[in-house]
Amino acid sequence: MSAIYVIVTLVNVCGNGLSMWLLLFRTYPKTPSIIFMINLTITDLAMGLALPFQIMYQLQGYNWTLGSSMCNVLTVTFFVNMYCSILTMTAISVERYMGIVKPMRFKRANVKTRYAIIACIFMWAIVLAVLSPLEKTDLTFYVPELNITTCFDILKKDMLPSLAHWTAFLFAMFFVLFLCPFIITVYSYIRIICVLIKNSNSNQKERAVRLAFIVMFVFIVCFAPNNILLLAHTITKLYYKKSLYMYYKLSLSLSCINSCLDPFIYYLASKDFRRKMRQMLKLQNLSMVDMSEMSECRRESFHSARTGSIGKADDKPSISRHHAVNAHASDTPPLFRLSSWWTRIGAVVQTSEDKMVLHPVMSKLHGKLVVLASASPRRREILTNTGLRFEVVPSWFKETLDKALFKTPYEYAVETAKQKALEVAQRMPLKHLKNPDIVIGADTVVTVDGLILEKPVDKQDAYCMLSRLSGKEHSVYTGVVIVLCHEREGGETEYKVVDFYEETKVKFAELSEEMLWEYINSGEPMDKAGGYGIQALGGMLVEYVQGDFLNVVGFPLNHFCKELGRIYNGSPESPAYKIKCKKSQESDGPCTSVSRLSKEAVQPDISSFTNSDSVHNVVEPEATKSSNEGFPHSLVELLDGFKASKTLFTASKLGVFDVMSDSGLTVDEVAIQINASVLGTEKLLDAAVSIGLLHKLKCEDKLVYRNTEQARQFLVSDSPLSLHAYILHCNDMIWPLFNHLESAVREGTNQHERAFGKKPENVFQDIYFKKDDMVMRFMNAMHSIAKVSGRDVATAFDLSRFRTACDVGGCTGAMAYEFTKAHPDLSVIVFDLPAVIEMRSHFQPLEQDSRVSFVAGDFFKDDIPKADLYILARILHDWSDDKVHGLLSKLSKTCTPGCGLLLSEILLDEERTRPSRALLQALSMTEGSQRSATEYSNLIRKHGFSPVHTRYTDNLLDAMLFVKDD
Ligand SMILES: C[S@@+](CC[C@H](N)C(=O)[O-])C[C@H]1O[C@@H](n2cnc3c(N)ncnc32)[C@H](O)[C@@H]1O
Repeated sequence: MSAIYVIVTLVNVCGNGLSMWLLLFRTYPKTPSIIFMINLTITDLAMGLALPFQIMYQLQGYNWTLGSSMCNVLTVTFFVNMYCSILTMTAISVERYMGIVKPMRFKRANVKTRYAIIACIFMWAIVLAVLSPLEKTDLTFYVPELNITTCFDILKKDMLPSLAHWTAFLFAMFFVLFLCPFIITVYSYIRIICVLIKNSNSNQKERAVRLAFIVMFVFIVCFAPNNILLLAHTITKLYYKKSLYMYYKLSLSLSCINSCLDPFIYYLASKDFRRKMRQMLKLQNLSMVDMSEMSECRRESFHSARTGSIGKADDKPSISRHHAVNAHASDTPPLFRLSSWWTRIGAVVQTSEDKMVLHPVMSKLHGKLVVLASASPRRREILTNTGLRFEVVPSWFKETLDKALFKTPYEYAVETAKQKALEVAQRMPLKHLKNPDIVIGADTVVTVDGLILEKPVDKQDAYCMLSRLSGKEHSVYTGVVIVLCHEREGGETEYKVVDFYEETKVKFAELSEEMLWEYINSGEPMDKAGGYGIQALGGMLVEYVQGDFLNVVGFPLNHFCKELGRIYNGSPESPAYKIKCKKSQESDGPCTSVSRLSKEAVQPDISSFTNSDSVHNVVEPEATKSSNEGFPHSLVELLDGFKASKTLFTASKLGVFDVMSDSGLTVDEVAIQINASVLGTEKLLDAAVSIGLLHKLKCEDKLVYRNTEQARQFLVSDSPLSLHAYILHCNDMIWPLFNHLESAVREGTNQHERAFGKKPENVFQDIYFKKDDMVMRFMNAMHSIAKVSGRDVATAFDLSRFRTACDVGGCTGAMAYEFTKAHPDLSVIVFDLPAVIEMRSHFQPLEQDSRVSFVAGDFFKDDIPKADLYILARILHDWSDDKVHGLLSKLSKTCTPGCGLLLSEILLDEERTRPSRALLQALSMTEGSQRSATEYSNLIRKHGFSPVHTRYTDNLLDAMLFVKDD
């Protein structure tokens, strides 16, 4: 017996020690199964450390000399090892079941990892709770005849107070800690093996069956005898007064063998563990199987049913445009081949820490500032995998081009990509103060039955899209634009635009309702064109793919490399045309198309297509982009700009965005809810659709309207980042002033008197001396802007050396709360006029932070509270230079050297030509003016502050930090 224990101890400590090291320090990511394995290893190692005491006990003739507490520790360790092992193996089997049998429902690794940790804690808690009698009772027993003290060899009847307690104790051990987990484990493995038999390759099946066997073996040999004897002993003891306790004790030794077998389970259950183990054992010669496993592990979890082996020569990754990856080329199911194909690209390009640049032309981009004008993580990943160094600057261009103006879907995709890329190319020098060399834009659309499907707005929309795709072939187009930027003498930037598109055909299998909803509920469809992601779970819906797979993911890499080749190797057929943009020059719009060098003739192969958002059959074959190139689109947009603004204002005021429901509302329903005519409502809703505020969809033969994502985030009045109040302010306060713009320009005065019937002395005093609801309306408007822009301002600089701040004219405190959130050591005093401070409680319930306090006063007349940092957010633009000097000199006197001044405004460019938002706002302003960074610096420097940093945020407000000189 002791010999067995010695062997078990040695194997246990070596095997589990090594496993622990690999699992803790060499296995990433820490998937749920890895967490469970770490748990199992902890219990096994505890067992390995306890075994020498058991050996010593046996060698001393079953005489326990280490006292009763150590006896408890040893006994509990034995049981904890057994029951935690049982529960953990069950957890592993359930986790594999979820990954293989129900993959869609459980796809987010981070959530699962958290659950795995909670599950482990829960297991320990249950086991320790059930074993509590063994923890509290003295388990040693002195046998005078032999003069020995046994440890847990004789169980005292008085350990538990009654027979009922004994029954509960033993039954809890048998049913809760053994039988139920055993049944769950068997069920899970049977289902897993069934699924793998249907779908997987032989390697994977073999491994799953081997794993199932080894787990069964552990259950049957190590745990079952012991637990069955426990039950038998309980029954014989209760009903026949016979004891099987010694047999039970003997069988306990079998259970400790499991602690040696667990490392084999890890080897079979985890690819990453297997790979690391093989590397350790110098089996470094990784096969393609290992390579694919390696990158697959990196992508997510090891348990997916899609972990196929794919080493066939004819299955080499090829990125050719016309290379067909279809279901008929091999007997492997397409899903596995797609997933493996993708995986192998990842494996090939990521084999070294420093990624390789595979395509020769990529090296031509070395040293250039390459920018990807897209927020898509998939495009970013594809480009990152090439080894290309680039920056990501998501475009602000709204994808609201009128699809009816394009003859084909790919023209629409290319134009959208172009607008995205050009917007970034033009914004970067202004906002980021960097001139990019190359900007890449891309847009992917899915077309089926003549409809363009973009990203679904909600689950219902995803359902409509996916059921449209079910059982059919559809096309995926990605339009790509490469903008080459050259700065020329005189500040003129020339943009050379190269565009192309790629089409891939994808066939979906017939999708059952259950499958559709399971996929939709996985959350994956929401941010993807067409409502699916082929590289992830959506791959399971696909029967075949014809063309470039990466094009479906979002970026046709191979075609991109070819185009780069043409550009950099000077191919004459390079389809480029030039656009130039002067930095400070009046023009019809930001850019003027001046010449077109050459452009591939577009051969439309689809005679018509319709817009899924509008569902009408919009067919405008004559209105092509090429025949419209001289048309002043930007001018027409300006002409209609006021109509668009007023549509937004009116829809907001009538509460259109608030009444919308996720399932969509018909015109009649909206009309009733907003208390308006059906005719007028229909016009308003259609106009809102046309400017991208609402979606219009046909679902179950009804036309319904729904909020776009943007409307949901910023226009619904109670959303956290709502601009609703500011929109109402624009409608009620700014719009009337703009009605009198002509007079304002002629007279050079503001038009308050004409617009509101009262000559203003001081706009703020004026607002506040009116009714409370005016104050509230104004405060609400300020609050909403501060909520949207506050975080970017608060985090623009390192403010860790400041302890106290005063937000001068801080209004509701919204900005101050963003500062305290961003800087844990900072307290902020909000200083504003008494009328504002009085009303601040209306904004308090949402924001509770004792580090924000409020002081009432007039910053021109009263003392401003002392602080290390003064915040002036949207204050100075309201006032003339004289008043600004008055306020700054006051602050300067309060400030000691080193004191900070944080200014937040929209900063004009040095030529005072942009951003137009600031310049348009200036038209309605009272006595103030918009200024550039240099103009603000010059004003503030006069009061002994030096500028330290300027931050152009991508938000509504920019920021500058100044420090008081010594
Ligand atoms: C345009 S708002 C800016 C609010 C806030 N700083 C923000 O960025 O959200 C101007 C603020 O200055 C306050 N204000 C105007 N004149 C003031 C004065 N003389 N003394 C104190 N506060 C004043 C107004 O009440 C208002 O809250």
